[in-house]
Amino acid sequence: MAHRKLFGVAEHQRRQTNVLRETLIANEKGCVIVCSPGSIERSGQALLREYAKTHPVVHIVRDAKSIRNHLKIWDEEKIDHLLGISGSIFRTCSNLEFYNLSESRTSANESLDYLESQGHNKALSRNNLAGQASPPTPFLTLKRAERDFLKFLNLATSKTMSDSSLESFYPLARVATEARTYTHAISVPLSFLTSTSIELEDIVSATDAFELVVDDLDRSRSPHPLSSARADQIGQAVASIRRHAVIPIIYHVAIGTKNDGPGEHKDYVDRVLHGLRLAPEYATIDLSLSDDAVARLLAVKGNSKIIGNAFFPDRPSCGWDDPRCFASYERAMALGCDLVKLSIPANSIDDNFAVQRFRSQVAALPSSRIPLVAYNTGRLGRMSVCFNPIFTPVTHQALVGVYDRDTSQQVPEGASRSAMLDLGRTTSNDEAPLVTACEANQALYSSFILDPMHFYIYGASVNYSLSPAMHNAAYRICGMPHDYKTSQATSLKGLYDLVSDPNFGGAAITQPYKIEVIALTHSLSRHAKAIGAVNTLIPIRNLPPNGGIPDDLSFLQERNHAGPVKALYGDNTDWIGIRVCLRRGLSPVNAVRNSSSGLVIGAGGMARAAVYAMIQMGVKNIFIHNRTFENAEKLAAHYNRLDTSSFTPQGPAATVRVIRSYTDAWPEEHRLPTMVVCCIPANSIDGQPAANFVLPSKWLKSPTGGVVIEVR
Ligand SMILES: O=C1C[C@@](O)(C(=O)O)C[C@@H](O)[C@@H]1O
Repeated sequence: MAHRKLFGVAEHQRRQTNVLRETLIANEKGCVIVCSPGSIERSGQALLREYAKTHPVVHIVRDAKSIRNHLKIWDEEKIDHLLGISGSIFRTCSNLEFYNLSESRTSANESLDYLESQGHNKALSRNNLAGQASPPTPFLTLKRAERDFLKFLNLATSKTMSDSSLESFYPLARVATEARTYTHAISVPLSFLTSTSIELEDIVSATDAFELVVDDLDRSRSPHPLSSARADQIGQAVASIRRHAVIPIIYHVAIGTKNDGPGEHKDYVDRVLHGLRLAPEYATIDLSLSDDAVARLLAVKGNSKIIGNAFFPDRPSCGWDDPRCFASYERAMALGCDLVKLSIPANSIDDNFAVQRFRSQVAALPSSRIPLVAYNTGRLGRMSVCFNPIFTPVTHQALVGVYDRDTSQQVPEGASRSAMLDLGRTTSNDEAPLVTACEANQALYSSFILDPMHFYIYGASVNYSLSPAMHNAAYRICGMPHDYKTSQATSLKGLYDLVSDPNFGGAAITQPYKIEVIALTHSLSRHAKAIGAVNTLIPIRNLPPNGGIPDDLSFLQERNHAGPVKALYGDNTDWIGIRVCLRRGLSPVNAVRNSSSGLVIGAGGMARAAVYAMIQMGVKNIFIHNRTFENAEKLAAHYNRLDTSSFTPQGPAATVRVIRSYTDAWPEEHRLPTMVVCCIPANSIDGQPAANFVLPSKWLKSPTGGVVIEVR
């Protein structure tokens, strides 16, 4: 303000633009430059527009209510008007967009006040609300925003940036979703998300991807340009899916009627362009667009994988044998799409077999083909939907009826769930999925395409374990006929019997066999190797011709297929769970630095994993305390021998030290630990009583607090 007054508006703007230009040039790489809206005048906008051609420029959007609260302007119309104008301008200056979800602290408090006024106990209500994704504890308020933004940056710019803290280390995460078999995509219309307050976590269970259907281009209305408010709404939907679900997003715009002449469809293209700015993992492009229009969209796809989509609402007279089907596949491939999705309404059961033949025809193409999603729509096409191997579009009971808004159908009060589901299926939308993920899975197992498998938790004392209850519940929800049992044994010998069953699906290995079991494996993940302990055994049924163990995890595709087990792969997932808990509880003030310390109590298999989790998080000073000192020394020596600097990109190797006695003071030259993991079994093992260890309070005096977790 003072500068503007002193030099006048024109000179102030000129200087401001110069500063922006110099900053952009001098900090091209490895840097985040923040521009506030007020600092970008017309010439600054032109600068950014140019910069965005070669660099990521992110437009950050927030909801009007939070902006209103922040600026303390109470005139709603004024704010909406301002946002509408600035949104349109800033969208032209940027190539990416991040929607910053606000914590609903006020809404949660409002609900609490309301409940209290209704005579409810505030503390109890608070607990109930906590279960509904209400805001975290105050010191963790920015954690979710931080996580969301890092996830977004990683998706948008992962060619230039790799953040191991966001990587998923579960074995299957290394196989691209479109390369897995029998995956399901829950298909949810934007209009549904914006009109209901459903828990997203509930509808994504049993699915592998989230298809967000932007459904405001209906078939009768035209034209329908994308408003700034609608663009915000789409951004908000993508952001909340990303926050509440870990599965990838497929961004799909339902094309509606064409209205700008053949092959153009500006309203549709604008919505796809907007979606690509949000960096979804996948986005569809309708193949009815001209080659040029598809090419223009592909040119700005960034890291999103593009699914060329062709739906033939008027079923070709010879169905899948119509040359346009194969031509669409070849065209999408030639244009540079990453996948193709073709669908045709079924008019007889035979169409379900025809799509299978079509798939074989594509599979017979020479090597470089792209993945194909192909099925029939409508009630008669449900069989082909179940057998489609990639991204099968599915619905959920909570969504029943959402496609029926245009019809006069009403779900009768008191109708059973299946009756409701059936009613929902008489839908007015030809493309709407009619099968749930659970039903699709049931069909795969009952038609013998997949086999029921047996899973176990194997250890000396496993009756306490919650794993069977958790896994069996998950199988039921997913429509899988598997079972998960405990197998309590005094030696590893019993494992041979389990593995020799052709329906052996895999096993969790627990105390005291996590180290000993390595001798029975034929191949280990790099994490299990470094930790020196295995808690997950995966069967391998097909060995390559040279008899070696496939190192590309291709054996994971064999899951749910019975047959003799030829080898065992060992992995360790304990450290992943520990890392997740530590990261979730660590407040920004305790972000890991070279001076941070961690403490692990115990020296068994779980303690090994805890040390590894800390090393992976970049902790350089790790301490172990264990009842038997020699075992603690062995564990420390194990990690001090390894080159732990190669585990993470951050700085020097970690040092692992032992604290001999719980009466010892915390080593003076090190900070008190901000993370503590207790790995002492709470139950008795091998007849040994459970240790009754109490953490010395003098080790828990970190001035900034920290996280203590107990792994049982
Ligand atoms: O050691 C354990 C305990 C556990 O097996 C359980 O069910 O409690 C779960 C395993 O993944 C873990 O390695």
